[in-house]
Amino acid sequence: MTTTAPVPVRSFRVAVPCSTANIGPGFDVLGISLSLYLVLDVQIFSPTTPVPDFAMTYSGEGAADVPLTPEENLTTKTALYVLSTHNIREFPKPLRIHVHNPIPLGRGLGSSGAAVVAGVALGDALGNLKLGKDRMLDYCLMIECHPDNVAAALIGGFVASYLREPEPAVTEKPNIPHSETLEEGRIGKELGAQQPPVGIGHYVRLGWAKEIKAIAIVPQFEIATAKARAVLPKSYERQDVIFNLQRLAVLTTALGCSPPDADLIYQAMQDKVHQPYRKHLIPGLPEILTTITPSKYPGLLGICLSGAGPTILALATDNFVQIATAAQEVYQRVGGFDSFYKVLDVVEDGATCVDT
Ligand SMILES: Nc1ncnc2c1ncn2[C@@H]1O[C@H](COP(=O)(O)OP(=O)(O)O)[C@@H](O)[C@H]1O
Ligand SMILES: N[C@@H](CCOP(=O)(O)O)C(=O)O
Repeated sequence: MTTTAPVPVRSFRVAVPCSTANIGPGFDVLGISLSLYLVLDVQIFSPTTPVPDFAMTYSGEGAADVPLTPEENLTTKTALYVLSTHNIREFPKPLRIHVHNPIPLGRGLGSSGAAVVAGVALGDALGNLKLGKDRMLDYCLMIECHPDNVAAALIGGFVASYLREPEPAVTEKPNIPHSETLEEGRIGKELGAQQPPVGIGHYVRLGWAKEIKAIAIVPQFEIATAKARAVLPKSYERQDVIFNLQRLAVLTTALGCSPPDADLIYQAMQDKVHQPYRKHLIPGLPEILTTITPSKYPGLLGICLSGAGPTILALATDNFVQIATAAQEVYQRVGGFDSFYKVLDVVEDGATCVDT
């Protein structure tokens, strides 16, 4: 006997790229979307179809650990939050979601940012809300409060972003994110059904020289971003701030110039705001950052921690295998960590949602 699969009344796919943030001096400012996609395949059935009201399956990174109940899973609880702010209290039924996630978790490649962006896109699509990307960014920032990953994953390309300083009346309200006082992970009951203020996050897309690829060297250990943020100081010396601002300004243009200038970019990717404070969490980081240079590896443009780490990001036009292998060797020798690497493209398209 053959059984036929139930036919959905609507099906669509949400795809969200991973991202690398900071790029050296641009802590909480710069993000780049890269060619590794979190994908959600979503099917909505007619209410009379004999299938469960909700079913979620998951493959790829985190499959053993990621919760699959709507109120616990980061993507679905984000979607429920978005819907609740539009007086929609539950998902349409029956609903089936398959998640495929190739983005390693807790490694500095924006897995949580991608999950949040996917959740906002899911809520937008299920509620037919037509929020638009600028408004979607506000929703993302209610959950992941640093804008660099979510802006890049949502918009695509090489993106600089900032959080607007809100009016005093707004900051007095609970649960409104603003600047450095943002607290991570407020969602679900805590956020309630409160719509985000309009225009929390602002961004601009920067030019990117097409020949530059991103090598992500990913060691086999995780660092929760919250933990890597907790080690940062509350205030900085003026000279360190100036050091980063000078490099950040140069870097935003230098990465768009073709052919790229390795001497300029290598220096412009130095940082004194986050990497020095995170090095004790990541054995091998100082050696990787100081010994893998453009003079030893022609084609290398710059090297830094990807996001909060422990992934290393190398930007390069050539010699990808040699650069990646050199970083892997240090991780193995100093920390005893196995690792893998991927050579990724910078992708122009951010999050997409298309009918299937
Ligand atoms: N696709 C996903 N679905 C559900 N939860 C996810 C997903 N991706 C990431 N997460 C959650 O985000 C956490 C990792 O976030 P974080 O510490 O910010 O690291 P990063 O974003 O650098 O990978 C995971 O431990 C998990 O709780
Ligand atoms: N600017 C943030 C970026 C965190 O990125 P992630 O990919 O590690 O989540 C930070 O450096 O804390």
